[in-house]
Amino acid sequence: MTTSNRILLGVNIDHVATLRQARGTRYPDPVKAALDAEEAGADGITVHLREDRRHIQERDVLLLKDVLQTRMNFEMGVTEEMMAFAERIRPAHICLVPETRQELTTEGGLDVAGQEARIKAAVERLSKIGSEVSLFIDADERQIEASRRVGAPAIELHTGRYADATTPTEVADELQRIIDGVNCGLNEGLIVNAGHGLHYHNVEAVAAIKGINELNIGHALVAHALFVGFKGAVAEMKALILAAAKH
Ligand SMILES: CC(=O)[C@@H](O)[C@H](O)COP(=O)(O)O
Ligand SMILES: NCC(=O)COP(=O)(O)O
Repeated sequence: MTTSNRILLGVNIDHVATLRQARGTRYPDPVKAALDAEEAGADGITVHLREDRRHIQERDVLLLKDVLQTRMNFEMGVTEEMMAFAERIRPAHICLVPETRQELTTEGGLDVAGQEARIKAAVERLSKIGSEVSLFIDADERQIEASRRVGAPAIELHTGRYADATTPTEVADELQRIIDGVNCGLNEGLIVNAGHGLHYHNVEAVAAIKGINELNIGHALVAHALFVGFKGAVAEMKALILAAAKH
């Protein structure tokens, strides 16, 4: 069980690629962003190769595989195409996420409880290539228990509802849901990560939750990088979460 105050920052570079894809140019290169992020203190690099290839492309993942000094967290939908690609690149970490083509972003967590046999088979297959498999789920006891049953060593709690909450009561309720989820995950013996929609003004409360292993953050970092550069944006976020985790 993880109980230390050490917290890791996984930098998601998807939206560097979003900007590139908007014009079909060669720039900005997410691979350069990944290397800058590592220099600025990122503990890992997260990429989501979506079925519709709206941002990250195979080329990015293949290059990152060769150049990363830290580790890749490869987010993927549970499809045969992605399973075969993951087997080819063997990332250190794989996070299984739900995916629909029409969504603006990942809207909810993976329904592990509703498809245990299918997720169990995927976890078993991906564990064989040496990847640590995590499941991107809502902070819901049913989903957390099912994640343990299917043999995933890790979960990533979807913090989108917390990030979208508008009133103080809603924010407090959503934060409590995440705290309860972290505790439930730790009690189940899982590594507990969290992410989605976290930014400079909402991250501290989540980073302060004892036992969280890693926060995956992307959109807010890429946005802030426009004004302070990618290294500056990552360094600021890293300092913020480390300070919050110490309290
Ligand atoms: C699963 C997840 O939360 C990330 O992939 C992140 O949201 C960035 O990708 P999208 O914005 O394409 O969902
Ligand atoms: N899994 C969450 C992630 O990688 C980053 O999400 P976001 O910060 O881009 O919303």
